[in-house]
Amino acid sequence: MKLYQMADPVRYSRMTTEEKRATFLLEGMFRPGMIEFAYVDLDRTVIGSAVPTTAPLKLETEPELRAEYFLERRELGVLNVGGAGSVVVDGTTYELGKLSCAYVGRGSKDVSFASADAENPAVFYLLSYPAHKEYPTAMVKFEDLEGLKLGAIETCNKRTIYKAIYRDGLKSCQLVMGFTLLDPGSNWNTMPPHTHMRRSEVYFYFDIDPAHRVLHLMGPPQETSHLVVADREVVVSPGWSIHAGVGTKNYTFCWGMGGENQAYDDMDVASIAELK
Ligand SMILES: O=C(O)C(=O)C[C@H](O)C(=O)CO
Ligand SMILES: [Zn+2]
Repeated sequence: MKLYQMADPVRYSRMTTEEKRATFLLEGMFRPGMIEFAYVDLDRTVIGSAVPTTAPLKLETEPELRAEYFLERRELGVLNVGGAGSVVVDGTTYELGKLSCAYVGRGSKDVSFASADAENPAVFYLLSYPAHKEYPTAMVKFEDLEGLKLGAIETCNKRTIYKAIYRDGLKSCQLVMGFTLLDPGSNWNTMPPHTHMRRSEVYFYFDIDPAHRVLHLMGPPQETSHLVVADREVVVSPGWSIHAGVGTKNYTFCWGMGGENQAYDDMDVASIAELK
């Protein structure tokens, strides 16, 4: 499992583009037929992908976790961004269509991922944090999620936020997870931007045309810079960093957070005019 060590704002302000990409951007995951993980020291975040094709993929423990099984001390969020698939947790099957989400609680031992059709495989995005207690494993279908509408056509940021794992949805210890769909013609996410020192955040961008990119804005509001992000790439955003983006074409993304305070609106908003 690859280890990422996060930079602080002092190191950030001296980093080259290459150094920023190596530190904050996860590339090359989501390989067909593989389950793979990266460990981020910040908030002990584990980010993963599972793309099962002809055979199911099993969630095995990783040596760096020093755990008998992956979820011995952790919880896991799962979002399917591909074809129909399923997650089997200790003998119970959860069928996950595109944009359906599952929460797998601490103590779950036997977890595997499968696709209904190897030609159109499920693509599972995985996000895990340490957990202090067990919450029940559960799932929510996209059609059962209530959307929160934000933004406007005039500001090119009309979008709907879908919260799946949060205080009033699938319960968890610290993980908060959902995704944002932009209306056609709107391509700014999370603008005006915000920071939240109590939680770090992970953005997973998907459904990006291979010829197009998202420019992800990061850094303290007074010192922003961007990362150019391609389809199925992931950005880690420390609490001191804004996290916002604009696409050269339509795209979507999953946001997930770990840390303290699960209140979604615990955000320090930066006004657009104060950005540098
Ligand atoms: O478009 C948005 O706004 C978002 O998706 C914001 C994220 O959900 C977020 O940053 C939560 O802290
Ligand atoms: Zn945020």
